[in-house]
Formats: sequence, structure tokens, C-alpha cells
Amino acid sequence: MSALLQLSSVETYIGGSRILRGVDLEMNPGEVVALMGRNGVGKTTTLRSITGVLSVRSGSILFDGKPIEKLSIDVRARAGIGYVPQGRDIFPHMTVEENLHIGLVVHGRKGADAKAALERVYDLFPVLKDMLKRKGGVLSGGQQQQLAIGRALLTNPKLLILDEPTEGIQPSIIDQIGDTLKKLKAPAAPAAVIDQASKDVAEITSAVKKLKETHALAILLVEQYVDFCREVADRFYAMDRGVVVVSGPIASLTDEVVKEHLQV
Ligand SMILES: Nc1ncnc2c1ncn2[C@@H]1O[C@H](COP(=O)(O)OP(=O)(O)OP(=O)(O)O)[C@@H](O)[C@H]1O
Repeated sequence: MSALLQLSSVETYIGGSRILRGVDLEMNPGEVVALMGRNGVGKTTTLRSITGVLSVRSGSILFDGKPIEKLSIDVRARAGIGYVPQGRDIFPHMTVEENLHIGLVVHGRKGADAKAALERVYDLFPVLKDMLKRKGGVLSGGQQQQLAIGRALLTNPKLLILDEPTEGIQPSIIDQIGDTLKKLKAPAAPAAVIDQASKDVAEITSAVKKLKETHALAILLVEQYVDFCREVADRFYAMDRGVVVVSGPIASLTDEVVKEHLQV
């Protein structure tokens, strides 16, 4: 099978600093790949180099067999690269419907074509159809992520890039907060918070799994939450200081690897 995406020796600079120091990464069509690593090692920079938000200094990026490293963000998006940035980037004061319509307008989809694209998103994420008139900002974290993914799907991407889909709702962190609060003898409130966080992560997990089952779509996700990666990814890459230090099938992401390369 020929690779959908291939990064070879990619070097990217930010303000004179060499942030990526020769990244090699490959994805096949339909694969879910987790890009992992501690804070500041270059994961988001790698994603931005692929989408074109940052330009690469040297090395090559092939998408569908063609070099894309010199193309603009728009051209890469039209070639089939969909991107959901960190923080999801939805408009909190606009309704779900308006958020999706903006996606259609930006990508020039109209009429029957636009309607079909929307129906596909509603089929995948029925909760969005139930909440069309709600403001984006009042949705739960899991629902906001579905909205952001839904909007990115309106371009019919071959590759969907997700930057930290569980960001801000990691139960491990909330658990710790919960434990601290429990020690302060206030168990009621944190239990509710933990329930919501687990629900959000469950929703995001199921959204990614659903995409995996129903689309010939490859997904590259940056994620620090190891259990989530083990649940959804086929393979992983772990980065350290601007290079990939270990990669393999997700089953080879052992606790030792986590301890050596991922744990803070
Ligand atoms: N706009 C910027 N200006 C200067 N340095 C930056 C900028 N953006 C990122 N960096 C630096 O580049 C390095 C890599 O950042 P990057 O965001 O790619 O890391 P990351 O692995 O995604 O980590 P995180 O999980 O913290 O986002 C960091 O050391 C960061 O300080």
C-alpha cells in the first residue's frame, strides 16, 4: 500500500529556533495514528507543518504521493487535509447550525452538495442534529469536539488531524482535583465533575471510533492521554526534543515506553 502521508527529515524553525530536527512519520489510508510526547517536544509544530500553518525549512512532506511542503494552507486543505486545532476553534456565541454553515461557506459548498455533506455529519453525530439551535459554547466538551470534527468533515478530507481532542477534560487530572476536594470533605461536587469528564471522553472516543468504522479516512491525533490512544489508535509515534524517538503498533506502547518517553 502506498502511504497517504510521508514526512521525511522535516525541519521546522520558529523564530530562529530549530523546533523540528528531522521528523520522519508515515501514515497509510484509513489508519489512526497517535502522535505523543511530553509538553513542548514539537507535536503541534509537526501538525502545523503538515497543514501549512508553519513552513518547513528542509525535508519533504508527501500527501497522496505528491510533495505538499511548499503549498499554501488552502491548497493543502482542498487536497484533503482536515484540521481540528487545539481548543477546537468553534464559535461559542453561534449556534451549532451556524458553526456548520460557516464550514460550508468557507469551503464553497452549496445546494444539494452542502445538504448531503451536512446529512453525513448528522448521521455520524446525531447529537448535533438535536442541538442545532444551541449555542456552541453551552455544549459539553465531548459535543464541542464532535461539532469541530463535524465541521472539518465538511471538506471531505482524506486525512483528519486532531490536536488534543481530550484537552481540558482529562479524567486523570480531574480525578486528582476530585481527590483533593474529597480530602477537604466536599465529595458531591467533584463526583459530578468527574462524571461529566468521563462522559465527554467516552463521547470523543466513540466519535473517533465511529469515524474509523465508517470512513476511508486516516486520523492523525496528538494526544497525551495514553488510555485514549490505546483505545482508538492503530499505531503511535512518540517524540522528544524535535524528533521521533519510538514508534510502532499501539500494542507496543507498553508501560515502560510510557514511563521513559511520555510521563512527566
Ligand atoms: N510561537 C512560538 N514562539 C516561540 N516558540 C514556540 C512557539 N510555538 C512553539 N514554540 C516552542 O516550540 C516547542 C515545541 O512546541 P509544540 O507546541 O510543538 O509542542 P507540543 O509537543 O505540541 O507541546 P504541547 O503539548 O505543550 O503543545 C516548544 O519548546 C515551544 O516553546
